[in-house]
Amino acid sequence: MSALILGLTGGIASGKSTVSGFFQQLGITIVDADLIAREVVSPNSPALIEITNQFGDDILLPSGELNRAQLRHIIFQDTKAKTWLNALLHPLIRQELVAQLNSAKGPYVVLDAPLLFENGLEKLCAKTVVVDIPKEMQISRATKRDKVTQEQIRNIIEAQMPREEKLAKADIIIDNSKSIENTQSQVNSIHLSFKN
Ligand SMILES: CC(C)(COP(=O)(O)OP(=O)(O)OC[C@H]1O[C@@H](n2cnc3c(N)ncnc32)[C@H](O)[C@@H]1O)[C@@H](O)C(=O)NCCC(=O)NCCS
Ligand SMILES: Nc1ncnc2c1ncn2[C@@H]1O[C@H](COP(=O)(O)OP(=O)(O)OP(=O)(O)O)[C@@H](O)[C@H]1O
Repeated sequence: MSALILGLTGGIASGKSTVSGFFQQLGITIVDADLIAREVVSPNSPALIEITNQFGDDILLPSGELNRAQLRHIIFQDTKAKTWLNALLHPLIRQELVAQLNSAKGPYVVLDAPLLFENGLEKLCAKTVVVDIPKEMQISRATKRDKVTQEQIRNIIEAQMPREEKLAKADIIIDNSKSIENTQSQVNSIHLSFKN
């Protein structure tokens, strides 16, 4: 790996994309696990064919793309289905993100991965950053942003490592419960300590 890797994680709607956007504005390369997760299931990809074999053609939109809302609905209320999907996608996601990390340039690179600790990806990182907000704020921001119910968000939070465990593993914590400007200045301080 060429650049030092800063692992960025946090629960659903904690503010990872907001934080990685600030790093990007500072000229830092972002390797985004959610984005890679979308690319590995593009129309006609081997992974999407496997998903269709498992869940039927109804899991596709008329365009041939994955119906993400439907798959989300299935996996966050059926642990077996989630385990199956994770086993299919996580090795593919890891392979692609390692390739992107290997070719990243700059003083450091940010690996934005919601399941950084769950999937042992922190072992690739020099330091880890956890974006943190209280659970009720996760629920209110997620339901404001997406067409999801409180219950769906609670199920997703349950499928992730508990907040306290993530905080205990973090080298650096970003408190994103205050203003966006406050969060940006926390990112600026981290940047200052890693840019040289
Ligand atoms: C189920 C899918 C199709 C739902 O898609 P959707 O567009 O609604 O959500 P999106 O991909 O933007 O994910 C939103 C958030 O859900 C959480 N999440 C997604 N997958 C998982 C999972 N397997 N376990 C726990 N949390 C997850 C993360 O916090 C993520 O940031 C999608 O999340 C997916 O393919 N998940 C499996 C791949 C995966 O684990 N991705 C996480 C990055 S490694
Ligand atoms: N400090 C803040 N104050 C108010 N709203 C915020 C703040 N930070 C982020 N948000 C909003 O909260 C929502 C979640 O933030 P963001 O999309 O960055 O989270 P995420 O961790 O990347 O989410 P996901 O896990 O779903 O990918 C967004 O609508 C964002 O605009």
